[in-house]
Amino acid sequence: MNVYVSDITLAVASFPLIALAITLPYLVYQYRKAGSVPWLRTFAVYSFAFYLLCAYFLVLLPLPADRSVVVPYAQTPQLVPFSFVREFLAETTFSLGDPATWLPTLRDPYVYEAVFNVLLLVPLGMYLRYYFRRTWRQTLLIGFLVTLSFETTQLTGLWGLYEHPYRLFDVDDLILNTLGAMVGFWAVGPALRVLPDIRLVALEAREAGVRASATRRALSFAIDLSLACAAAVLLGALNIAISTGSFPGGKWFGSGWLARASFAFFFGIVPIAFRGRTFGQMLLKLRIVRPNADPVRWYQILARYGLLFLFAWAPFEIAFGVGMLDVFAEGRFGWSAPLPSMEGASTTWVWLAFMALWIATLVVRAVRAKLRGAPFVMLNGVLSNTRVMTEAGVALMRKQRTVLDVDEVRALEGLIAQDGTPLSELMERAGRAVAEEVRAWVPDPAPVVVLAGAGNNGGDGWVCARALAEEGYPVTLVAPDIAERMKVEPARSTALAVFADAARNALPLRVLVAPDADVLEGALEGARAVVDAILGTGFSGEEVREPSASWIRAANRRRFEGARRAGRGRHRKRACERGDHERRGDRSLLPKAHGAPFAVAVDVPSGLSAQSGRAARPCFFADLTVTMLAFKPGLSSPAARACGTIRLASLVDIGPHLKRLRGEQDGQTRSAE
Ligand SMILES: NC(=O)C1=CN([C@@H]2O[C@H](COP(=O)(O)OP(=O)(O)OC[C@H]3O[C@@H](n4cnc5c(N)ncnc54)[C@H](OP(=O)(O)O)[C@@H]3O)[C@@H](O)[C@H]2O)[C@@H](O)CC1
Ligand SMILES: [K+]
Repeated sequence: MNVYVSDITLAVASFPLIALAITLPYLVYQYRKAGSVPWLRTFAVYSFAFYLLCAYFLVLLPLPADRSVVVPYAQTPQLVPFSFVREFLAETTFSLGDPATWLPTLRDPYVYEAVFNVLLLVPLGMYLRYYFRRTWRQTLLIGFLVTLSFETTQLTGLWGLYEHPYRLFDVDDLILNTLGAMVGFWAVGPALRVLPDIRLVALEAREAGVRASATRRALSFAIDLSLACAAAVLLGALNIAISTGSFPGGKWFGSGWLARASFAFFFGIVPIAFRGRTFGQMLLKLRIVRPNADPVRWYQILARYGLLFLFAWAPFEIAFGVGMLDVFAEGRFGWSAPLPSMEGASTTWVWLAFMALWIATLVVRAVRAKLRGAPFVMLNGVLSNTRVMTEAGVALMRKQRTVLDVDEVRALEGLIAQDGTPLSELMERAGRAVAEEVRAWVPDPAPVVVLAGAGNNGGDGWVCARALAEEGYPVTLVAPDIAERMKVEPARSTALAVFADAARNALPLRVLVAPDADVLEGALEGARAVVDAILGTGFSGEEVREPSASWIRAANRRRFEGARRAGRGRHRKRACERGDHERRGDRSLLPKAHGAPFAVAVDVPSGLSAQSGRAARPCFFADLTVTMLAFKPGLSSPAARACGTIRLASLVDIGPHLKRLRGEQDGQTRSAE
């Protein structure tokens, strides 16, 4: 048993490594899921694993020296709640009326043990609130369960490792530990204002994950390279084993060819067989495609890696390949050794020049990619007309290729309605899709503001408001007029139906009709999410008319300035008034004020023309835009950074309808000719 005790030092010293081992699978998982590694999250996971390890060991230590040891005081569980208070009062000199006894009491074991028991789970409460975004009730429950696991581990003597409990199962520990989790939960509250929102970090990572970063590509290449080298070495060893003696004076004969064969397998046959993916790329969810995300042909893969071989490896092949023969034949070695002795010296120089040129193009392309924020493409990629993209990027690009003009979307809606799915049903699905995104972001019911315009975009907003209210979210819907006076169908009937539903089922939905600026600001202040359903594809013009313009400004102010009451972010306010956020072009997600609500745009941010991509003044700034049916041309303009991340809500399978639409369009063109 002494072994166990002495192992403790080792265990404690190895905690950082164990925590790392726990974090690594998370890293791979994160790379596969989101395509990039947000360091803040990784650090949070690492430190959490580390903390739990430490907490558990603090609870379990010190271990008794013997399996069968009986620790008398630990044998009967202490089941009377708050007995530590009674003991404390009985055993210490503490007296409330005598301040002289206060300080010594603090140093009393009764006190510091209790304090330690509280402190132990404070970090857990913090993690649960900040990282895992749990409510106080969930934190209470989880804190209690974790504590219970501590206590039962003690009660069962480390789950049977010891024959008797060696530490006391104490109900007071349960109470104090759980209290600690709650203290952590409350203590982290103020810090939430300063810490970046962990979900925004994840959203940014997902954005970044669509692009195949240089690290990710290098990692996948390194995996393939290691595989190919390992296979070459194995084959070489096998070759030697088989051929020793049979090729006098040349036992390395042929190993160069084996290496080439192994490289050809991993960089040629595998990606051809797996339709554009090497093993490394499969692991990291990358894929070789054409620049427009179409699948590659087999000869393009051969060209891609053949050229890479020519540019990057052939010079070494020639220099060292010949060199190797020289080394073994003549016992010389070194970079320069083979050159003079080589028949093809001039060829080598040509290749070296080639390689230098290639490296130069790499540098130029890397710098250009950095400056323009464009993906980095190597010369062999350009020549073979291939690119490496992430699976997510490929899917997105293929989806985005079906870009429909606003008129086409309208015509498509008509065809879909003819085939039996009326516009009101599409509106229902659209509104619910938006509500889903809000719920994904704000999982527990919290105030939401829906800004709903007078058109069908507003109709989507009404549906979304109902869907959220049905889930218990207190929703404030802001409308320019009462539903009866709306003119556009099916928005009008939808709004009326929602209104009636809300009254009948006593949903937590309140409607503000044409509110004053102050009332609107008040509503936005407490909101955890804002849904922009003011203007959709029906918007046009250079200026947004009132009242839509004031609503957009109010929402943007809330986003960039923070809450008004706190008087925080003075410089941010000025920057916002100058319209800085409308000029910044280099970031997809603009810096938000802390605590600003999650902003979702329905179909297209209000003020952005879905057709031309021009942003009017003002233009709503969203974290996420849920666009309906298909991508519109305006969503890829530079001004479309106001969209944040773009999600497509398909609503229906548009394939057959689109075919019909294209058929009709072709017919019209022909008859016009
Ligand atoms: N695609 C789909 O599958 C589905 C699409 N659906 C949804 O329908 C949306 C399209 O609806 P839509 O055609 O009714 O137009 P919409 O965007 O509400 O705008 C009209 C309002 O804008 C106003 N307005 C115009 N210019 C303005 C200005 N400069 N400044 C201020 N206001 C201005 C205009 O005012 P008015 O000119 O009438 O005074 C009118 O009130 C679409 O985006 C999608 O969300 C779903 O419901 C179903 C599935
Ligand atoms: K909108």
